[in-house]
Amino acid sequence: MWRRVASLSSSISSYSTSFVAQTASRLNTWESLTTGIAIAQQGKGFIAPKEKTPFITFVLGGPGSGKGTQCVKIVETFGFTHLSAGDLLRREIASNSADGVMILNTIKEGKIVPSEVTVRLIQKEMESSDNDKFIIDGFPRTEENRVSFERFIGVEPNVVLFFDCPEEEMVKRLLNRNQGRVDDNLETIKTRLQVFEALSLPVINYYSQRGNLYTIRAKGTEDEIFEQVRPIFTTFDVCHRAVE
Ligand SMILES: Nc1ncnc2c1ncn2[C@@H]1O[C@H](COP(=O)(O)OP(=O)(O)O)[C@@H](O)[C@H]1O
Ligand SMILES: Nc1ccn([C@@H]2O[C@H](COP(=O)(O)OP(=O)(O)O)[C@@H](O)[C@H]2O)c(=O)n1
Ligand SMILES: [Mg+2]
Repeated sequence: MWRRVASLSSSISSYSTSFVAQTASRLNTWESLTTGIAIAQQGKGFIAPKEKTPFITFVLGGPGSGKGTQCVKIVETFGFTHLSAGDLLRREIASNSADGVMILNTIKEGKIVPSEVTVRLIQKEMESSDNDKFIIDGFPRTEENRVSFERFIGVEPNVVLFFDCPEEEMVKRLLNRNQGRVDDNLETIKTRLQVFEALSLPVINYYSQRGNLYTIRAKGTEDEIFEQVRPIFTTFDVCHRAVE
């Protein structure tokens, strides 16, 4: 388990005070919490925690492009912890949290939940995990999401996957998904596709320019698509990253 303490500047004054206060009180460096090395050992006194930067993969793509499906395979093969932004938000709705109604209405409309809410949920999961490899699915969906993550979590992704799928294929898949989701109807799907084009494509372009974007042709069988994904992680040798 690890956590980070960011140095917070006045530039984040637009974020809610409570979020800033909570973050500021917790964070200053990546800390290893599970190994126990921060605690006095064998009478040798205090040993500083080993810093450990997590390996982060962002998974982007339009609604129905197969992000969640491929994440399951990536987790099975490479041992990542899967954090689906959509699932975390739906869990907030189910738990009747204070933000639940706002999140539900936003998802029903196909719009984007304020970044501070989503980043806080992701941060909580990362901090309570023993893993140091995270695959963050459906995030960042906007430039605001991206900047918020960098500011509060303080790391940039090692890998960004973009599942590039034709629109008619995405619509067909969503209408057949049958998971009882409030947003898998034609009207909301239209908005989600518009939001993807207007707000998510700029994020994809940003990572393309930074050189860590991997575009996957997302039409074909699930296995065919995974065979495009596999070599990316094999190259990074993520299976053999030492867990200290
Ligand atoms: N390669 C594929 N071919 C056909 N259907 C797929 C493929 N990958 C996923 N699906 C199906 O399409 C739907 C959307 O996939 P999902 O992984 O939930 O996409 P996303 O998370 O991008 O919205 C699901 O019902 C899933 O089973
Ligand atoms: N970063 C995110 C991710 C999801 N969401 C909301 O959650 C909805 C469902 O996200 P999802 O990732 O589960 O959807 P799919 O692309 O997997 O179909 C989105 O349409 C948004 O309304 C968000 O606001 N911000
Ligand atoms: Mg999904």
